[in-house]
Amino acid sequence: MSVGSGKFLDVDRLRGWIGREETVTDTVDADLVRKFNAALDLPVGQPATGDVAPLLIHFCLGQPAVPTGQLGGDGHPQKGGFLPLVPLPRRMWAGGSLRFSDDLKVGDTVRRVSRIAEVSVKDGRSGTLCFVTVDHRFDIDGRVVIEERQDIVYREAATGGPAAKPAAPAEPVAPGTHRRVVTPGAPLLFRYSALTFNGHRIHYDRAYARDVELYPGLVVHGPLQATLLLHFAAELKGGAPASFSFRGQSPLFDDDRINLHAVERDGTLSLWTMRDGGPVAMSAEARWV
Ligand SMILES: CC(C)(COP(=O)(O)OP(=O)(O)OC[C@H]1O[C@@H](n2cnc3c(N)ncnc32)[C@H](O)[C@@H]1OP(=O)(O)O)[C@@H](O)C(=O)NCCC(=O)NCCSC(=O)C[C@](C)(O)C(=O)O
Repeated sequence: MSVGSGKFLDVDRLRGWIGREETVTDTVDADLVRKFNAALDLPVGQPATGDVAPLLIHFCLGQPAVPTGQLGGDGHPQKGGFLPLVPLPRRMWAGGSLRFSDDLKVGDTVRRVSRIAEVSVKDGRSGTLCFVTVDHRFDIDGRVVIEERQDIVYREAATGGPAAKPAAPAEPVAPGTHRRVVTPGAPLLFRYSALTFNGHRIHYDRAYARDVELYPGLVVHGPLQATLLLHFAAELKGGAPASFSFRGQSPLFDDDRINLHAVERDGTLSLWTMRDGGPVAMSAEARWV
């Protein structure tokens, strides 16, 4: 099947990955919790067995420990194993949705079963996009605690010079009722990459981000933005929601101030990140029922 600007993607072959599964087990250890809290400027404390672990720490668990010599040029494990061999070079975390049935606690041994749920190709304004949807189920001794749907997008190679930042919208985005500012900077991005064992060079290798993927700076991780928004939501409502979904609309960079915004309607929080002046970078929704 041919999609967009003459690119040839063998969609039927890529869809052959649907149903492929991967199972890994990991432990929420106290040291990970300490470092997660420190990286995100949360109270570090002295996490002990049985303490509730911070929301979305599961993004750090069971990440593939691929030998460095076997990484792809972008710093991710090479495609073609669990993830389909998509012949588009620029990967981004496009979005996700989560349902929480219980807290994760320090000391929990967590099993993750991941399954390729969908592969689709679309024509986007920025070129051909290949979306890979992965379903993850996290359980403790068979008791499911988190169900997650993750959307990964692969994009065509960039051409020309480094891209400008996404333009501010003509109509300013109305501010949320609740607001907070986070200043990311390279150390936060580096520490989050380390916590999630994510070698993706767009987050820490400025020359690669600028000269190869043509971004105007280091890219702020999608899961990091989701974590900032979910922690903000839980703080505003005094507890973790039952479900949370998010979608990356445009990238943010390390020299942007991340403005977190939230508006409550009928008990549901709509949230978003954006740099000063916009546009919206990630939009999200947290529900308590
Ligand atoms: C994804 C981009 C390139 C598409 O931008 P576009 O302008 O080309 O797309 P579009 O024209 O707006 O939309 C085309 C189609 O794609 C769909 N679509 C469009 N966006 C999404 C989305 N997010 N999730 C799901 N679907 C999406 C959209 O609904 C439409 O579908 P349709 O034809 O059926 O109507 C653009 O929206 C963008 O740049 N978003 C920001 C992504 C981002 O910053 N992610 C976090 C940083 S990367 C990262 O964390 C990485 C990590 C952690 O290392 C790691 O590899 O996992």
